[in-house]
Amino acid sequence: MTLVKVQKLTKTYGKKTVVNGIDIEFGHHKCVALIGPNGAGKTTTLRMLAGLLKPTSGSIYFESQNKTPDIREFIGYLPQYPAFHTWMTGREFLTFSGKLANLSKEEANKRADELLKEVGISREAQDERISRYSGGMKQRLGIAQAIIHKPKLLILDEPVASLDPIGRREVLILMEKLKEEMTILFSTHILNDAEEISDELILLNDGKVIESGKLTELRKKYQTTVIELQVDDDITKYVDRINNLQAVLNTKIERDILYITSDHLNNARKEILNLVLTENWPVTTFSINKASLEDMFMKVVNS
Ligand SMILES: Nc1ncnc2c1ncn2[C@@H]1O[C@H](COP(=O)(O)OP(=O)(O)OP(=O)(O)O)[C@@H](O)[C@H]1O
Repeated sequence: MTLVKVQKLTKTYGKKTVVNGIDIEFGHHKCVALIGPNGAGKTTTLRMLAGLLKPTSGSIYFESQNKTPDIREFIGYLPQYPAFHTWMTGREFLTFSGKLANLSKEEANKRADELLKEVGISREAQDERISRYSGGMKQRLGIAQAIIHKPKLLILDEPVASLDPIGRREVLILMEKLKEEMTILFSTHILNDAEEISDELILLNDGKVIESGKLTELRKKYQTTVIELQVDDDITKYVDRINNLQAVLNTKIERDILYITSDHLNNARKEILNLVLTENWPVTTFSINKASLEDMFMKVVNS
């Protein structure tokens, strides 16, 4: 069932269109990564979805919109650079946030307690000032604040970009856990992070969605195999023979290595090795590399 459906969403500043008629749709309990290079329009898109920025045109439909006109009730948002009242303790900050989200004093206290546990802020740290927290702890506290009202959609803008490897891991583990309770839409320009935890990807470039879908399907769609071949001879003498093989899509030579691209690994391997053996080529290297999501991303962004 659809949780969010975005149609022809556009944001223009003066003459500059930074989000250009994008269509997005995703369901419940998903982790969706909005990936794109710097300036692609990720923050602008997320802020429009969170109701913080008015679109120039287009529509955003939320599943529960019929029940309540205030979409903020079921959206939690953590900006790229969250501002904390660093003189407060983690517990005070969450209780304060709960009251801002219209919880009663008792509810806010109870929810703060639950969330401190859920996001893994230790007992001692709960009553320490936020100014003493590490980057990862601050980010986890930020996430706790964003979900204080139990939203259905949690929007996180570059949640791990500014963290060290430990903080990054802590936040990714937390996101993995939270996606059982809600849909998470997060932006990133780090493909590994998207690959690690997301079910679906939306690739944004120059304000346009250039590819989207399930991670597994996109991997399959863009998966190619690159076979590296080196010989103890001038490699250019062998290129035509390889290019004539059925399973070979294309080839290129870089520093005496022949890179052979194919989308049928088994056939390509069989045909190349047949040739090598029957013609007794002086092969020194034969290795197989599969294209990763990163290659796919570069391919799409550069096309
Ligand atoms: N208030 C604004 N006025 C004019 N231009 C803006 C405004 N906000 C954003 N932009 C421009 O819109 C484009 C997209 O910005 P946005 O912050 O959405 O991209 P992003 O994908 O989140 O990039 P980054 O990862 O660098 O934050 C950029 O060229 C940016 O300069």
